[in-house]
Amino acid sequence: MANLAKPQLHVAVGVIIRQQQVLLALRHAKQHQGDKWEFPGGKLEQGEAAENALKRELREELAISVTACQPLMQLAYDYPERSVLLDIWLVSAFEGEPHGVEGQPVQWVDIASLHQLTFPDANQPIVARLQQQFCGLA
Ligand SMILES: Nc1nc2c([nH]c(=O)n2[C@H]2C[C@H](O)[C@@H](COP(=O)(O)OP(=O)(O)OP(=O)(O)O)O2)c(=O)[nH]1
Ligand SMILES: [Mg+2]
Repeated sequence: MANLAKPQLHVAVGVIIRQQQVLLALRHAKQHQGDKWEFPGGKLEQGEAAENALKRELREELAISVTACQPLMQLAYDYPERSVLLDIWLVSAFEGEPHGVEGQPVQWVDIASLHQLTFPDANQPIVARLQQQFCGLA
């Protein structure tokens, strides 16, 4: 049965690509889906466009300025405690060198190796799409 009280979060997510690698950040243990590797991003503010939220979050979390991005896919996923709508963007150009502004570990990972890491449960289709699109993997 649908849980009508369950919050529904609209989240802007950046797949930041440089030379066949993607930048990942480790979610804090205390966060929802903690201790898993995420594509950096965060919740849209009231009335905010997804692209703006993406740019704001990547500035806040990584101290980079996005200069080129394209929508990749949208993904709805029901966690037991919340639903999310992930608005996923490819970030193909940016200014600044990304680092974890909030102390979160970050790493560049080969797209071909992405499936070896632990992501939030919603993320599997993103990893599959990236490997398909950039590595020709089925
Ligand atoms: N950033 C990000 N969030 C993801 C991914 N996959 C996934 O299921 N999520 C979920 C986890 C959270 O429920 C939600 C993001 O919410 P959040 O609370 O971390 O967002 P935020 O950055 O605005 O955090 P905060 O300022 O409220 O601390 O989206 C992903 O790859 N990246
Ligand atoms: Mg975030």
